[in-house]
Amino acid sequence: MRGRFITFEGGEGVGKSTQARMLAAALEARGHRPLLTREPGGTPGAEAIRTLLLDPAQSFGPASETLLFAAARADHVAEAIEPALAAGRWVVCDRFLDSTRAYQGGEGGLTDADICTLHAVGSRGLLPDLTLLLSAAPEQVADRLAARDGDNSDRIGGRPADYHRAVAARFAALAAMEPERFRVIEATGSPEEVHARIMAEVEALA
Ligand SMILES: Nc1ncnc2c1ncn2[C@@H]1O[C@H](COP(=O)(O)OP(=O)(O)O)[C@@H](O)[C@H]1O
Ligand SMILES: Cc1cn([C@H]2C[C@H](O)[C@@H](COP(=O)(O)OP(=O)(O)O)O2)c(=O)[nH]c1=O
Repeated sequence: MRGRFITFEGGEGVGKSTQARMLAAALEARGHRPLLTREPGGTPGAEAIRTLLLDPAQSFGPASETLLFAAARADHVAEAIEPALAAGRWVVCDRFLDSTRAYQGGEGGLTDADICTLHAVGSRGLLPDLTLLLSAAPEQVADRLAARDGDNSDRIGGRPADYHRAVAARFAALAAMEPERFRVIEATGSPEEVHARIMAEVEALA
């Protein structure tokens, strides 16, 4: 049987990586052999593109930035995600297509329809079975981000607060448009509390 594909989405520092690791560990404890992966990245080629994309010394226009995310994803899907799903493994991915729709869509580059077309061409339109959108007000995660990154945010994370507010609004709009695929998870409280909310949604999937 084909594996399940679960993605984590949301703004910077809401706890996606922490929760992706906790979910993968919980699946392992149940006898699964999940693939835990991330975007941009997840394969050698896509990790090389990630280095370019996040390097503050680089500068890309909105269209080239979007195309690079799509190129990294195409390699990740073909070389890592699809083979794992076909082998019956569950895949837990820290960010995916919806990050491109939220971060690059609406920023004067490509439209949401363009981004979905690129995804259809590059990644055969692969969509997650479940997308967990971690949601918290920026003030609620500011301390977490400061403790993790200090002054070292990357080329995209370091953009102004208005940009990140627009990203959060686009994520919320995507979740409202596709309620069957998305679950909005309150990301405040301890990591264990957030994990319990996530497991309730994953149980429903299994
Ligand atoms: N529920 C939580 N409460 C407090 N701190 C958290 C929580 N979840 C994660 N953190 C911490 O906040 C920082 C950002 O979490 P991380 O999982 O890296 O977020 P993201 O992947 O969404 O950017 C990390 O230092 C992490 O240890
Ligand atoms: C996958 C993806 C990430 N990004 C951005 C979001 C982040 O600022 C950055 C790197 O992602 P990530 O390492 O997940 O950052 P964080 O842990 O802070 O959430 O890349 C996009 O702009 N578009 C995309 O399609």
